[in-house]
Amino acid sequence: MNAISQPPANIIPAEHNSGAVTVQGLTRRFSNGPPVLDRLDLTIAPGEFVALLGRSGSGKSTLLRTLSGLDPVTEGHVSRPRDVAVVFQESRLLPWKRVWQNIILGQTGGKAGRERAGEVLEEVGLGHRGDAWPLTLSGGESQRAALARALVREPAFLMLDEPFAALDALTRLRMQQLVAGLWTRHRCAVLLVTHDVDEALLLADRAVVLESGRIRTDLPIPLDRPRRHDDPRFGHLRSILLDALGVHDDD
Ligand SMILES: Nc1ncnc2c1ncn2[C@@H]1O[C@H](COP(=O)(O)OP(=O)(O)OP(=O)(O)O)[C@@H](O)[C@H]1O
Repeated sequence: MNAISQPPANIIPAEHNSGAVTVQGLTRRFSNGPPVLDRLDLTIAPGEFVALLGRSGSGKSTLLRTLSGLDPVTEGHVSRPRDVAVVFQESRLLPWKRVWQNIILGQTGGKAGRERAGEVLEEVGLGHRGDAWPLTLSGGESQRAALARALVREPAFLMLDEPFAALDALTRLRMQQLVAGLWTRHRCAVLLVTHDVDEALLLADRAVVLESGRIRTDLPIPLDRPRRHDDPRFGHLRSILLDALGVHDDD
């Protein structure tokens, strides 16, 4: 399932679905090891697009799982809107249901549900594949369907966990353009986990770099949209992020 409609008991709902996300002093430990999230503070404003970067094991997925309610909040506070949706690296479509049925799973069924599924599928460029079985979709189409399934819930907060990591470079670029357009229209708060610095710069208002469960860098991305790789400021911001990730341009 890719959507959690009610916050779990230990997550405080933000005021009337405002879209604001607040994390204060969030600490997460597994067994007796060092904290994976270490007194983490983070705020995402309503409608803001934040990219979350960090080396493997820095705690990105753990933070996302905690925000989505899949992991408990054991130390610290989390507040987020009631209506959230999550898209993962793999689409998680149910193979025994048609694409359109997957989109409205757990929602109103019947003719209205089918029409609504058709609308969002159209919006993600998959209007012609509603009757298809998920296993017949390409990787890019599957992720479009996963986005449609998230959007149909009109989330105030959308979490994307490396949603395009398994796609080829060209498909990934198309999906990034799709997400940029969807976000412009829907304006929900977004947290995008990515390893791709350019993806962060193409899409986000801010890039947050995690290191050992703490925020190492919180970089505003003040570039006009639509973003272009050849914007001279793009290279400068890329260097800052690569530095923060411990990867240097000349490595
Ligand atoms: N259920 C678990 N039990 C024990 N350790 C865990 C569990 N989940 C995550 N960890 C550990 O927590 C640390 C952070 O993991 P997490 O998946 O959040 O990192 P990440 O930044 O998302 O990494 P990646 O970029 O590789 O996906 C890792 O050291 C991982 O082994």
